[in-house]
Amino acid sequence: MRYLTAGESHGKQLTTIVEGIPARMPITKEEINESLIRRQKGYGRGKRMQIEKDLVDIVGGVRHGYTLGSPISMVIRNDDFKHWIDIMGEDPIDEDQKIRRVVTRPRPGHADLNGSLKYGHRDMRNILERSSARETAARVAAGAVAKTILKQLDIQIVGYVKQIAGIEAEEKDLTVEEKMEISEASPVRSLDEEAGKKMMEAIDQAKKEGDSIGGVCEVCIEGMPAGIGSYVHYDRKLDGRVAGAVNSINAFKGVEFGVGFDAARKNGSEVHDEIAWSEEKGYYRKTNRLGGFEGGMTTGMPIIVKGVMKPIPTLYKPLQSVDIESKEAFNASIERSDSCAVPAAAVVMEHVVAFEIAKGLLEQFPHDQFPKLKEAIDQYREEIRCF
Ligand SMILES: Cc1cc2nc3c(=O)[nH]c(=O)nc-3n(C[C@H](O)[C@H](O)[C@H](O)COP(=O)(O)O)c2cc1C
Ligand SMILES: C=C(O[C@@H]1CC(C(=O)O)=C[C@@H](OP(=O)(O)O)[C@H]1O)C(=O)O
Repeated sequence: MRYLTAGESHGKQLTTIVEGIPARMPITKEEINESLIRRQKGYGRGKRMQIEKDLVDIVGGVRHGYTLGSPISMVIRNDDFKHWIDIMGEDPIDEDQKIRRVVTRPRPGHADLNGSLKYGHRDMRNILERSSARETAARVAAGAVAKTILKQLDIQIVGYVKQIAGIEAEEKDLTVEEKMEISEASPVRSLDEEAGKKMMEAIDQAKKEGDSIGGVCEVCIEGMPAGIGSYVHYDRKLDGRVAGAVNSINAFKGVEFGVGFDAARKNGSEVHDEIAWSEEKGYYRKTNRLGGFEGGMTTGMPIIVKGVMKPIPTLYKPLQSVDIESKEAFNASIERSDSCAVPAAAVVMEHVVAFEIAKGLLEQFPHDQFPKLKEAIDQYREEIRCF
């Protein structure tokens, strides 16, 4: 299983191609749209989210509500394109016209300067259009396809917000379904109502000050059988792949599983999870401090992964930078941006993690037909219960 995305932030559309999805799996565009709508809802976003109404058009790989086994091709149109036709059109334009709104002032913390140095573009629009997190809508579409697989294999996944600007949501013992319901009802996707209110206040305050804030998202997965992934090669360790996918989300700077970085301060007896067995559950851990992974493989316990998002780089409160044409220092100022995208990013994280998990399952149980995949996984679940 793999996917590619294409498209610029203010171009005509985003395109996602997902390959390796077994044939004969029921799938609807409504399921994908539900994910796209969830990504757009988080508190703290700028004006762009009022312009876009992300909906998918499935243009390949699905017929009459079932996958065909061929690549699934999906399109999300950018409603904002109509305001950018002159700037984002594909036809060549003459040099005089090119001068219109050329971007020569890199924003600290964004991809503008490094991307220009790498590709040699003197108009940084050629960088920012693709480095924009608009692309995460296309990734959510791919993840929504993966989530459809997981759901039909009785694996539940949810992403929510743990922390914004130091305001921590209290730990709650809830099922994935309860977490989904509660986070869905919260504008900041918090499971803790009180903390959620404070997070919203912090976002309002940051916005008022022309600043931005970051935070921590968490994804929880239940229903994964033990032994998915591998210890035999670095690139087959499933926790490593999940961590890579999380860190690849725009503005994500760190990943933790279970107790995560706190493990550095604790003794082994406080970190490792004792093993037990019961007729009903098979092998299980008495605690889940390691967050569902040992040796690059799932333990069968819930997977708990956290991702740290830095504050948004585009600030209304200007930071110093250098104009690449004049080489003069200037105070970066901008037209529009999000002040906090952590709630939206929790949905992105849920979907990129879903993709890696589904990919890990399909690598271990390679089937071209979905009913055979389901049968193989059910059989494996029974096998390991009695092992
Ligand atoms: C959902 C989401 C929305 C974002 N919105 C903005 C934004 O409005 N302005 C901005 O400068 N960065 C935004 N970012 C972050 C940038 O895309 C990101 O910082 C940039 O691509 C540079 O990559 P890096 O931070 O991973 O190094 C957003 C990120 C996500 C996940
Ligand atoms: C468009 C999305 O996010 C964008 C991500 C983003 C960035 O620099 O990453 C900058 C902003 O775009 P614009 O400059 O058009 O306002 C965000 O709105 C989206 O999430 O769909």
